[in-house]
Amino acid sequence: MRSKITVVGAGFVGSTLVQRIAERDYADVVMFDIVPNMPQGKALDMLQAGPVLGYDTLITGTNDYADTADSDIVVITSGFPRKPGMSRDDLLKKNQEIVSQVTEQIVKYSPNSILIIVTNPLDAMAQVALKVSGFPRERVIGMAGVLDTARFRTFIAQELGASVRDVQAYVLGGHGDTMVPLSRLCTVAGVPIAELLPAERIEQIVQRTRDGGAEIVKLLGNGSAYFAPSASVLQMLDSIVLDKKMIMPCAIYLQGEYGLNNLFVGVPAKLGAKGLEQVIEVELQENEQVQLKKSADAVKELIDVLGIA
Ligand SMILES: NC(=O)C1=CN([C@@H]2O[C@H](COP(=O)(O)OP(=O)(O)OC[C@H]3O[C@@H](n4cnc5c(N)ncnc54)[C@H](O)[C@@H]3O)[C@@H](O)[C@H]2O)C=CC1
Ligand SMILES: O=C([O-])CC(=O)C(=O)O
Repeated sequence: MRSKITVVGAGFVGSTLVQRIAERDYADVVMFDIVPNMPQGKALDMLQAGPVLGYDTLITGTNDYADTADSDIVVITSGFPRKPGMSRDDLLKKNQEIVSQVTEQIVKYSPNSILIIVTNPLDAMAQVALKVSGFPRERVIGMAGVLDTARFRTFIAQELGASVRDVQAYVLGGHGDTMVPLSRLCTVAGVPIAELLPAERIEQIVQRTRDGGAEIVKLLGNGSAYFAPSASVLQMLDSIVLDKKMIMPCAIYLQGEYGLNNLFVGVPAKLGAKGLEQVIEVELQENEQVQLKKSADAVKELIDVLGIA
């Protein structure tokens, strides 16, 4: 039987993601939003692309949580995006309310699902979903690291005129201004970037990566990125739906790993049919560990504001 995936929020990220899932043809999809008729209209439009693109994916748009029942995986994208000049953290309270309400309903209808959280501020919203759901940490995972790493890989490939496929990298930490692009572990066809680029150029690329979301928010003027974010969620879904055991950076509720406790922070994670299957502990140098701790502290500040530690 095909997997059933629900995507909550049929806005830019949610609807682009549903189209991408449809093209994979490996799961049926339910797209939920509170706006009347809108998810139904988008779902119908996507269904009608099936004969042209060659997929048989069943796509249902709905305003009724009953249609999401017994989902295997639920992706939560509902919530406000930021506007130019705002930080992701400015969305904290408004999106906490939305993510809490949505999670309650999802748990009611799909108690065995795996949750992938996308709503910002990402790490704090993942913690809200974990607390409200009462699910084990293996079944509540945040999407940020694949996106941040994709940005880093894009900029490195552009700089060197290389294929993005040859660029490997890891961006760890929270999905905010303090994220930690690990340039020491970035390689191009196996060659460390320190041997290919001067240190100051690497530092500029690291900073552009940290500001990657804001750069797009500024250009768009009214909303934030959604093509690369939805592609990043799809990579996580591929590994879970197809039980591929791929390792990729995800926001995970840490319990002692990297010396961090009871907090969502981006780390390399193995994803499979059960959701999180293993946290991979890369040995960090002292300066990297300091940066990761600083990034975790920034997440902790938000958790303290929400009072959900
Ligand atoms: N983790 C990450 O790396 C990324 C996170 N984001 C975040 O994803 C979220 C969504 O972004 P966009 O899709 O661009 O925004 P959008 O405004 O296009 O879509 C949000 C959708 O959520 C819906 N919604 C609001 N309250 C709801 C509720 N209670 N139940 C169900 N649906 C509800 C709205 O009607 C709207 O259709 C934002 O918080 C954004 O910051 C965006 C890109 C990357
Ligand atoms: O920048 C934003 O607000 C949306 C986001 O998280 C990203 O694109 O990284």
